[in-house]
Amino acid sequence: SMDVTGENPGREASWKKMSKEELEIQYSPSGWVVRRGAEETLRTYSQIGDEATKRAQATRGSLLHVPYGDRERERLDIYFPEDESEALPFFVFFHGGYWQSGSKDSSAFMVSPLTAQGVAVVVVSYDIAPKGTLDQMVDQVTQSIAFVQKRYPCNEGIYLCGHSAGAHLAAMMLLANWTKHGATPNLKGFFLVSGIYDLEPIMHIPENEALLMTLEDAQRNSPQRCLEVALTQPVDAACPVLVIVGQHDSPEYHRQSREFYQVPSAPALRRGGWKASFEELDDVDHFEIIWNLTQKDYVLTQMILKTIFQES
Ligand SMILES: Nc1ccccc1C(=O)C[C@H](N)C(=O)O
Repeated sequence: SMDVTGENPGREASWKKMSKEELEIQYSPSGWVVRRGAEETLRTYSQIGDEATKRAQATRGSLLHVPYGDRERERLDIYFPEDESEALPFFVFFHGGYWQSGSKDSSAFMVSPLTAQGVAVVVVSYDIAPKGTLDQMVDQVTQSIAFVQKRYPCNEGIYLCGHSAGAHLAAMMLLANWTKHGATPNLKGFFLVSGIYDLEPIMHIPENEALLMTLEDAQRNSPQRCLEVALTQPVDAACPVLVIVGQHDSPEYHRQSREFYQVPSAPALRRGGWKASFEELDDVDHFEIIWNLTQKDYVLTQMILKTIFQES
């Protein structure tokens, strides 16, 4: 069976049956929080991000505002563990904010617990909308990772993590053309947290007024869609890809994550694929799931450390 567009045989695009109002609700993460109001949650999110970043800069060795390209926003911050050797695992983080808010300057949530365990953390800024387009953001993220590989060729693995819109950008790296960027990164793992992998529904919500995505833009930048038709295995089959969603993320966010997790079983990828796993984290919303990374004992912090250090 086919859906109304004649695409994705066998899978119904359930969101296409939703009204504009319902789609807007489904894609408003702050509307689904349970412990605080929406406003207070957004305020707390930026407050915790600001504080974690200030603390990281005050307590860790760092290189701040390092240019990875010529544009103003093509800057990243690198935070080091006590051992400032260059043979370290590098954890590279892409912030969320619907591709139109946020920056590296308030997104260093995970620096304390990861650097304490010997992991270097890189927090990346990119040109958010309306200045940047989706294509530019994807290109900038690619460039930032190639930069880390070139600057630290002795790295013990580059681990990509993105939250929300940042998880989309990280997921696009499964399809990146590295030869164009002059370095193939030593990618060892992906942590995709509360992400969006099919951008088509986003065309129909108010956020698209800044993004100005056409159907072609949305499809070209949808890792879900691009991977389903990919002809080659995207990354090393041993590379773990963790698709993670919070219990209190909306049903559409849950659907997006579950379907993306199932991509490796798409016909073209069935042989090979990558090591995908799916985690729904208990009792957290779209924002707590990432701000909890300030805590060394949080289940996601531990999952990241176990993946990097290969314990089972
Ligand atoms: N996903 C995010 C990640 C980080 C910061 C904000 C968002 C939002 O989605 C804000 C949206 N305007 C909301 O009210 O839910």
